[in-house]
Amino acid sequence: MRYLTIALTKGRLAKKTMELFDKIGINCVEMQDEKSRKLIFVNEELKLKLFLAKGPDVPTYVEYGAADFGIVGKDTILEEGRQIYEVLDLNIGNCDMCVCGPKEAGKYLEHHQFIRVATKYPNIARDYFYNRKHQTVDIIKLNGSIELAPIVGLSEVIVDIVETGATLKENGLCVLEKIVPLSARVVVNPVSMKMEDDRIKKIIKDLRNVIEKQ
Ligand SMILES: Nc1ncnc2c1ncn2[C@@H]1O[C@H](COP(=O)(O)OP(=O)(O)OP(=O)(O)O)[C@@H](O)[C@H]1O
Ligand SMILES: O=P(O)(O)OC[C@H]1O[C@H](OP(=O)(O)OP(=O)(O)O)[C@H](O)[C@@H]1O
Repeated sequence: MRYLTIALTKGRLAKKTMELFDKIGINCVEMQDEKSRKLIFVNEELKLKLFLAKGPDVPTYVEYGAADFGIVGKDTILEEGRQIYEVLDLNIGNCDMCVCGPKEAGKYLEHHQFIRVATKYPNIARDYFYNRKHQTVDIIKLNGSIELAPIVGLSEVIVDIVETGATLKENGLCVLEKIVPLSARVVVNPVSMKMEDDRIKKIIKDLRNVIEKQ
């Protein structure tokens, strides 16, 4: 039997994903050793290979078939636009993609002809503002601490993830418009879905059962 390769997202989603995997009998203890520099973990018994990657790289591994399937945030799926199947919502890492800014920017957003939008998600922002044909929207790509942009005058608004709202609140900003709810999803390579159908389907079914019980 060939090995199935699974790509997990590093960072915020990692711990919760591994907890779910543990519950369906896929042991991830070795992957949780933060001191280790090991990149790939082989489960001989289940014929699985697991690895952790940066979020935006997970859809890339899955599209090319280097991973048969992966776990990644919906934000990343939308932003990367890869040829992959999204098959299950894991209901972890729940948050929202929003347009945010100072309260006054709400009116600016409605009436002004020229809007600057800072974001780590330029494709999501471009798609969202695409329909506002009467406005010119300048999308400014940043790599973190997006909330700084309207504070220092780089942009009027931002497109970013809001979870608890604490970052916005502490910086005098608020949600102006909600774009889309987000959570972690299972994504599958289209060829793997056909070739390894039964094994992948079994893992998806087991994950679904665990989620439904939670
Ligand atoms: N408060 C949050 N902020 C950012 N992402 C969140 C949050 N809550 C849940 N998520 C989800 O967790 C995923 C991974 O988030 P994480 O912050 O670890 O990655 P990242 O923002 O790409 O990290 P970094 O840029 O620091 O490498 C996101 O893609 C998103 O789906
Ligand atoms: O609503 P909250 O619970 O405050 O969470 C949202 C914040 O968390 C994320 O930033 P992150 O911590 O990933 O740092 P970054 O801005 O450097 O990417 C996100 O970009 C927001 O800034």
